[in-house]
Amino acid sequence: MSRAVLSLGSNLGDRAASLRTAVAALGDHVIAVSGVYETPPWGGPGPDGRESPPYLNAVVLAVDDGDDPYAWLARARELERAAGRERDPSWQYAPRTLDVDVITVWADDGTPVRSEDPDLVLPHPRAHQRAFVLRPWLDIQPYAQLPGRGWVYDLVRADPVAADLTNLRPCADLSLEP
Ligand SMILES: Nc1ncnc2c1ncn2[C@@H]1O[C@H](COP(=O)(O)OP(=O)(O)OP(=O)(O)O)[C@@H](O)[C@H]1O
Ligand SMILES: Nc1nc2c(c(=O)[nH]1)N=C(CO)CN2
Repeated sequence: MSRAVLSLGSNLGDRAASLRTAVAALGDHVIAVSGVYETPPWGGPGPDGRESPPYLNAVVLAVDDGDDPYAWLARARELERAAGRERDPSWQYAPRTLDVDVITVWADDGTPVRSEDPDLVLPHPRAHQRAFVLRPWLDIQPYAQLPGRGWVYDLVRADPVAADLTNLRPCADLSLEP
């Protein structure tokens, strides 16, 4: 068994629908879903100076029977594909219908999985800098630690953007209930 924290983001098309569909597709893997946050784009403007629109972000805690961390990456890519995500080679942080990042994975015994493979770096190497990951994560795991970076609570308090983010809607908005 393994558990994972997944970050979901969308800033193109029907953003809320993309998040909702992704959570529904995770189905029985879902343990908890954060609130939905509208967040300023992280990563700066594109090569032509174009600004990226604001994102809707949420974080999901999920569980899997298997213990292969790459299964989480495959699942993330499949969710992005299903949301019609297209890649723009000229702009790394181009607007996207859905972005799913694997933030951290815990093995069956609760130890965090570490990986330096560029295809799957764990914990996610930029998560500690991202208010859009940290603040929603705090909703569902108030005592979480980002392995190697300390308490998520402390990271949120130290980040003015994260500390200011306001939950847009009650958590129930992304719940699996009909
Ligand atoms: N923890 C991780 N979660 C998701 N993708 C990862 C992770 N570690 C490495 N990758 C790799 O990163 C590559 C780029 O992924 P993606 O296009 O989602 O990046 P991005 O969301 O634009 O940027 P960022 O990685 O900064 O979030 C993928 O090929 C993927 O294999
Ligand atoms: N606010 C916000 N900014 C981003 C996001 C995201 O999900 N939310 N995802 C990115 C690519 O991983 C780049 N920038």
